Amino acid sequence: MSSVRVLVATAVPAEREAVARAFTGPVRELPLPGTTVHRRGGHDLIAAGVGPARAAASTAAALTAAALGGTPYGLVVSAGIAGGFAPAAPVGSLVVADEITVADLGAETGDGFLPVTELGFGTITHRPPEALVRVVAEATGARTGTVLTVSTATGSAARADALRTRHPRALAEAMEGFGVAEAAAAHHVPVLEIRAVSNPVGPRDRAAWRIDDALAALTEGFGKLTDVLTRWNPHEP
Ligand SMILES: O=C(O)c1cccc(C(=O)CC[C@H]2O[C@@H](n3cnc4c(=O)[nH]cnc43)[C@H](O)[C@@H]2O)c1
Repeated sequence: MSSVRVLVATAVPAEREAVARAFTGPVRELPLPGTTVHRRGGHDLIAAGVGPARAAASTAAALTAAALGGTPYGLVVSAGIAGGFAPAAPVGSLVVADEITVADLGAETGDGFLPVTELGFGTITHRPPEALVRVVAEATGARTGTVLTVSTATGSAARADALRTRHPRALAEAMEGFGVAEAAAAHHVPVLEIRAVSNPVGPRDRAAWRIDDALAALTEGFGKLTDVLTRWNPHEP
């Protein structure tokens, strides 16, 4: 069976290391223009930066280098910690996105927010392959739903309620998934987003974020995925 080359893009190095702990073997660092790939156990990982723009730029750099080198990636995974919408996605739980949706790309109008698609531009949602989402959820016990990408982390109950109203299927919000997905789409490579919940979406209380628990959940989740990702058949829907 042929094996898929997987690129995992986190925001920060602590998240990249949490994913890398799920794999075995030495880590090789491959510096590229725009990012550095950490290769371990047949998986390539990058700390792509915080926010959708930086994450897209770093992911595109890694995708382009691999394609030009004749060893293109077959799957890109956006991974890291996230805010979870209570009660569906409690702190410590794992979420896999069946929709990766940018929540704040558009325009404010007198009648409220208009997504960029209603202005006649672009896209606001990327959909990971259904069969892959299913097997990842089965293997890890992750909840499945929409993961929102925001450029400003939610810090109030009012904003959390507004997002819930506009995106009733949302389980989590983070800041990179849509950027990673845009880069993957430009290269015609499928994308997945896997998030471990470190804090509830709502009033900001940074001191209460359970980052260590979320990073441990990320390691445990990827530990159950080593074969699932590389053996995935991209010809399944
Ligand atoms: O301080 C640390 O040790 C540390 C370790 C790992 C990660 C961090 C981060 O601050 C990661 C920022 C990253 O996390 C996502 N995130 C987490 N919670 C939320 C949220 O409520 N709303 C939006 N994004 C969230 C996001 O993707 C950030 O880029 C620190």
